[in-house]
Amino acid sequence: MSQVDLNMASSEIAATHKARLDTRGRQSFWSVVIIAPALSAVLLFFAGFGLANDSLLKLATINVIAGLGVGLFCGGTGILSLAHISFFGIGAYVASWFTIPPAIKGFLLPSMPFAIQQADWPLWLALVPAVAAAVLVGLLTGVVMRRLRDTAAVIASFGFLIISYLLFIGLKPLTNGKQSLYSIPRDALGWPLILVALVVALIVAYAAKASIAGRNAEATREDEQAARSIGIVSDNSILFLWVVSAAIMGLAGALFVHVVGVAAPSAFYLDKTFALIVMVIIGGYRSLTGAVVGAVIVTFAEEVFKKTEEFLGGFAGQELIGGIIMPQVFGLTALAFSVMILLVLYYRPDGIAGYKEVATLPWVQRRLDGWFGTANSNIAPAHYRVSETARLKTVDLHKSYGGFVAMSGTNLEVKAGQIVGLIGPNGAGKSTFINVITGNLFATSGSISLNDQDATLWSANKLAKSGMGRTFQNIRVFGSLTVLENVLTAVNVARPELGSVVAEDKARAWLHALNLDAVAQTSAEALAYGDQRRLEIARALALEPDFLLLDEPVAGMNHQETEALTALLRQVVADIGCGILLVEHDLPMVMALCDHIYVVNKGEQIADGTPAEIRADPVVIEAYIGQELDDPH
Ligand SMILES: Nc1ncnc2c1ncn2[C@@H]1O[C@H](COP(=O)(O)OP(=O)(O)OP(=O)(O)O)[C@@H](O)[C@H]1O
Repeated sequence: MSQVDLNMASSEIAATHKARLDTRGRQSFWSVVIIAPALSAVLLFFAGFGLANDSLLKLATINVIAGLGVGLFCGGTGILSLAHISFFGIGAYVASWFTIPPAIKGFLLPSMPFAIQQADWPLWLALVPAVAAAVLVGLLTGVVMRRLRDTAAVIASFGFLIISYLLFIGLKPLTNGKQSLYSIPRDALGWPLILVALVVALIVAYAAKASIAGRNAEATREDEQAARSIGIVSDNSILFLWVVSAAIMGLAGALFVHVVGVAAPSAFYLDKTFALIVMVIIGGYRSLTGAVVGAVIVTFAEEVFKKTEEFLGGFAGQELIGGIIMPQVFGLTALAFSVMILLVLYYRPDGIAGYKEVATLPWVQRRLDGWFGTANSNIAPAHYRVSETARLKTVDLHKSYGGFVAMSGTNLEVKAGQIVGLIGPNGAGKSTFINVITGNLFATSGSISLNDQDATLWSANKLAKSGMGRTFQNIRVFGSLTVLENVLTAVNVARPELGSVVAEDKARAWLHALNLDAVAQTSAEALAYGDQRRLEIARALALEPDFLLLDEPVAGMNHQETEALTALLRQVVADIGCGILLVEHDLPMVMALCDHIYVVNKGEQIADGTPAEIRADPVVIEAYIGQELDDPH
């Protein structure tokens, strides 16, 4: 690391940053500005000149809308949802109730309430109850989905798919069951309406992705423990994405049945689910641009595969060269899609678009930067002040894993403005201690008090919001988020009242303080270890904690980086007045930096005192046989 710059005393820090494209809000805005007119122009060109079948073009557009819905949820949360086609089906049925001519409804759905039976609405109006119904079911099912992660979430979504399919069949008075709803007016869906729906879906999906909830869900997707350590609980963010994506799917389904003219349960089940998965995997489920690309590719590829299947079917039973009889060809489309998925997963696991949105493709970004240039802005320094009375204290803290005692009777105190060390050989229980006092593990017995409040049973996110910032022994940054976004997540928690521009400036100020400005736009996972460790510190400081708990912050750093970080930590304490608890194997650093040191060994607290006292303590020397306790500075 080059020189540390935490110039808290200066009144202002001048920072240079890109004016337009350095945050997700602007990237999303420009992505919509590029995709919406470009896609609309291509569709109208093909439709206007009769270059492609009108229905196929409309289905492609609807697939793009559906792809945005699924991509928003799956990309934002990392959960592969198999349930989204259910919302598509709900939108389809509900819109049909209001657009099928009343006379036909009287025959198909005789027990339907009279008001709905008499309704003969234009499609644009019928979209309102269709989307509302999808939102309502999204809210109901979201109560469960918001609590689930990983495989459990996928299986639950599969359960929803099966239940909704059975309901589509079973609720005959509403759906006409397997006999299907037909006579859905196909002429109700003109190009103006479908293009407006596309633009609305693009705006809603990109706005949801750029929102704080969207970013928090992504942070959780990347690392839930780290997200909780800065006070983020993503249950509500997941619910938000679930409901917004359900609304988009409801819209797509309502449009879909007005292209095909029929609503049948089988259209909202496994085949369509598979097609949606193919779209998001091929396009790239972590970006909405990927969903758009995937939807376009899959729609047209499906048409080509079907035509090929028909063509080959014409030769079935005929003799080919060498006396081979041409077999009947079944399932070529599904087979071809499966092969496409395998090829994409093998060569490009993140899909064609990867993490990129169209506005962040290098040549698009260069062009936009060329047009709009960069801006210099004066950013207030990253600064806050911790109360001098702040105090963190543990009394007789124990932690056992089953029968194994990892920590027994730890009594430790950190005051505002103090740097306290916690040292001990490998396996002594240091990380266990940090995990217990940050709420990642619960103590078996004993108590934790934070600023004179009993915090023993507080959750990790409550502790984070109440003044505990931490870093991890095994680095936990939000890998696919940019460095700026990593810090912004914490700024939004610490200062929810700040508008987006001020919050971004605050995040930039922390990056500047930690000498990370140059990599603000880099994905965190692409940084060198030393930079990642400093990013974790920047993220923890952006939470404006009273106490900063650092678990081996210089592991993986070279000598200069260690020196620079040591200077930085001194400056943080001097300028901000927070307390630091430092767990570190670099004993010379601990000796040079700490005001007070606690020593643990095999879970027991064996000593505490000033660096001089610890250096001279025979019990400590014995625990550290062969190690250098001297301060070389
Ligand atoms: N989840 C767990 N389940 C069972 N035992 C655990 C668990 N986590 C840690 N331990 C054990 O508890 C003891 C203390 O581990 P801990 O990671 O807290 O030590 P440490 O002092 O941080 O070590 P190091 O310096 O190597 O990181 C070790 O013996 C470890 O194997």
